[in-house]
Amino acid sequence: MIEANDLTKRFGRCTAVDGLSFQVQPGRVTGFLGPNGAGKSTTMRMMLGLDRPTSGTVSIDGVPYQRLSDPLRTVGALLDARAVHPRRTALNHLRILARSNGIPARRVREVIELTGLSSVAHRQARTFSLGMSQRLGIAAALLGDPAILVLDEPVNGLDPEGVLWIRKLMRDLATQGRTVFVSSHLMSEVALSVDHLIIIGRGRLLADTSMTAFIDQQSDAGVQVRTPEPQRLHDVLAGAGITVTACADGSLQVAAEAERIGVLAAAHAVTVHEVRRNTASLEEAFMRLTADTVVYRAEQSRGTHR
Ligand SMILES: Nc1ncnc2c1ncn2[C@@H]1O[C@H](COP(=O)(O)OP(=O)(O)OP(=O)(O)O)[C@@H](O)[C@H]1O
Repeated sequence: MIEANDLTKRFGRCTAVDGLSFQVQPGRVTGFLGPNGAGKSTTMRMMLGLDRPTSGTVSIDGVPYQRLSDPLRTVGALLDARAVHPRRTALNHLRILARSNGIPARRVREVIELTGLSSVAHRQARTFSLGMSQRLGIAAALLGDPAILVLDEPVNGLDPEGVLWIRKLMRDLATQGRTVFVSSHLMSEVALSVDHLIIIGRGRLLADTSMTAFIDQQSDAGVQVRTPEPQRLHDVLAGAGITVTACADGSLQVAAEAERIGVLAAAHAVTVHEVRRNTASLEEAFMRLTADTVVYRAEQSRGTHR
């Protein structure tokens, strides 16, 4: 488990991380989200002992990273996929890491196969595309067969096959009971691969919740109803004291539970074609939650071109 307690990091006058407390539990994939500059990378760097907290703590299985007796076997990390010696081959990079951490050489072959790098294992890292570098970074993270994985934007640069692969990999790792902590800006991908969400904005915790509860909270309470008899249904629902709004596409927005709408429609023999709860996408829910904390925002275009 990873645990942050009142974790704070200041760079001069900039407070990058501001009193963050959360736990990352094993057995599930936890997504770490926030707008640009929210403090995600800084938090991950502190987890891995690469930055020192100004105050507060972050621990891995109860101890700070620096005090882990066998760090690579405890926590595997992908922070910067390009942080590999450019003239070193993938195989040598992993061999050196393995040797200096007392990991058997056969494990190098295993992670190369696991990450699909066999055909390029003898190529220098400087010739790698971003996607190949990401795979090499993931291979390094898996080298010590750690129970905890910290992955900063692992999907960056991967092709669709690679995206599917990492999704399945993270799912498998969590199913094996490991702790998987992953940051990403790709909301559609996060929605498919993550069970739990920790969302920050301007260094502060905004949400620590399951994916389903988050979408539920951020969704409108209303229900959209399609009917060939909108006026009749409107009158029936309004007569029951329910607020109904007609939409441009002919459907009705109804401020009531789907069950109640169904019962009233049936009682008055009104035909209904569809009753659908207004569920937000993760992207919409994220934008709603973080709107006030966005630091870098593109200016709205004011031109007349379309
Ligand atoms: N070494 C540093 N010196 C000064 N300021 C820093 C340093 N590292 C990060 N910051 C600042 O801390 C804040 C948080 O940055 P961080 O990189 O942690 O955000 P992030 O959520 O990872 O952003 P992104 O999504 O853009 O990668 C930003 O305002 C950034 O400019």
